[in-house]
Amino acid sequence: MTENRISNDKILLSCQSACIGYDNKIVVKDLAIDIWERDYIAVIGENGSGKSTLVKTLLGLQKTISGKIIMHEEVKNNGIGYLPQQTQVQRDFPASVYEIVISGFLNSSKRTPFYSTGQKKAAYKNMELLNIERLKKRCYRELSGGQQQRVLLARALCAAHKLLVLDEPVTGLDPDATVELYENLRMLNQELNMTIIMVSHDIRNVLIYADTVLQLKQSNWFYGTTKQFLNTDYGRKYFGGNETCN
Ligand SMILES: Nc1ncnc2c1ncn2[C@@H]1O[C@H](COP(=O)(O)OP(=O)(O)OP(=O)(O)O)[C@@H](O)[C@H]1O
Repeated sequence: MTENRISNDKILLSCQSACIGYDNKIVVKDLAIDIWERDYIAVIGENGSGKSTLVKTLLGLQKTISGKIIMHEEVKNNGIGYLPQQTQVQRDFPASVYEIVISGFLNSSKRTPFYSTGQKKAAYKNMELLNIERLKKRCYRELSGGQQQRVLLARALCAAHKLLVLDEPVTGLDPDATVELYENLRMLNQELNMTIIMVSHDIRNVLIYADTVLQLKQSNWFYGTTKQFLNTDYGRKYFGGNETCN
């Protein structure tokens, strides 16, 4: 919901009265939102409010109970770059940085086990972009948490160059690595025009960077600009209203 939308920006994802949940238990009710190119959306809400369920549904891993989620052709063709919440097993993955980054192309490589020259070049470009090319031969599990997140971000960029979905990406990072990740995401959003959907409990920081907030509440939701969110009762109570927004 950037205020600087340009005329040829497109709606990448449109949730139309989407009821999201499991079997017949609705977790998010009648979600009706449009996600535009270049939006930077913070998805916030208490534990159990449905953030991960929404992410799974956006990624196509589960169906809506009712209503629809419509994807623009470019997202259908280009995919969604996904940065999952990291588990300890993933942190210990015994592969090199380069192998992990280029594995972002696995889905688009169809049945061939080989990467094309174009894909190899793109993997190097994405490593350069995130300043990890000097780490390319290092084992992923020997890296710091912040370096690992940059590797996963470069991998997500190989998988998709329009839309990134991140689930709690700063969990476990120290303050410097947290700011570095936010700055990298800002660069991808503002310089490469990527749309970013970020689930986060780190609300204070994410509100500095995101232009839009989707707040999930029990069988209810709010969707609006960060300024509008800060002017809700909740935003005023916990974040001091609009003046904290830059
Ligand atoms: N596989 C599942 N089957 C049935 N119910 C589930 C399943 N996964 C989650 N739920 C339920 O759906 C609701 C939303 O869970 P979800 O994990 O999406 O919340 P969340 O906002 O991501 O929480 P957190 O902040 O703790 O990560 C919860 O009531 C949860 O118990």
